[in-house]
Amino acid sequence: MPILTATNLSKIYGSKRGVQYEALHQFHLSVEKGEFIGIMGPSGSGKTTLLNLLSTIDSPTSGTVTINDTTVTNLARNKLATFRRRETGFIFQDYNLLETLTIGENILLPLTLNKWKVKDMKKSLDVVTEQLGIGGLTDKRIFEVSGGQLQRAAIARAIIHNPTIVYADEPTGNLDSKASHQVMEALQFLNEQKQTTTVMVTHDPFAASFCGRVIFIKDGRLFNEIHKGDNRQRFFQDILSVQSILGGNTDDFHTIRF
Ligand SMILES: Nc1ncnc2c1ncn2[C@@H]1O[C@H](COP(=O)(O)OP(=O)(O)OP(=O)(O)O)[C@@H](O)[C@H]1O
Repeated sequence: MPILTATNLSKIYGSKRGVQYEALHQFHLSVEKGEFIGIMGPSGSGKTTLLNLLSTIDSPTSGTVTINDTTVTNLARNKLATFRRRETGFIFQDYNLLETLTIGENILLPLTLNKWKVKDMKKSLDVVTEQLGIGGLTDKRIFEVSGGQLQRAAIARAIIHNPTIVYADEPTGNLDSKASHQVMEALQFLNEQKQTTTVMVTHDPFAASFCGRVIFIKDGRLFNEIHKGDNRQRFFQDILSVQSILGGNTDDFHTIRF
């Protein structure tokens, strides 16, 4: 049974001068519990629009999104805020960590907002930082650690409250290849060991090769969908093949690396 279902999702952006633009057209998507799904496509194809609608950050012009039996597109604003805080986790390209807090305090933010007990918070912090290989960094400040460590802290913050689903928007976009590898291995570990359902937008075929399924969007519509099977390197090649058919900006194509 799917944990997330998007039905007939359309998004039309309007401008002050009355010009309208359809960024997403009657899109369907079904995500099973424990899936790790990638969303790819050329610049401007509608990836972030889709992620924003699936993650309740934005609302569609028409269509519905259902997460864990709750049709989030029908929720009132205050209920939606609570739902988002409890059921979802977010990972952004630029980490979105607060400079005034330590790494540990940043990771604990979702639990603080959900009013957890201090003892339980400490226990969860230990578990999650250990899983992500940043156990010794909790007292450090943002400017004292590397980009890869910051992103792993952001992942820890996204999963510490055991959300139903984690959304990632270009999580390796600011990282070098070594840090990208570590971050993708961390996401893969969480997906495999904790069955964390993850939906990730990426331009990076290397990052996408860690997913179990990649969907490709073109002009706001589904273009293609491919599955990994048991070989990541072959999947990487399959992703490159679809990208070359799909076309797009030259900066969508990254250096080949494993
Ligand atoms: N708030 C907005 N108002 C008007 N048009 C928008 C808005 N947000 C996005 N668009 C347009 O919708 C289309 C899809 O944008 P979107 O950001 O979803 O694409 P994307 O595939 O994520 O692109 P990129 O890879 O460059 O981030 C683009 O043509 C974009 O200009």
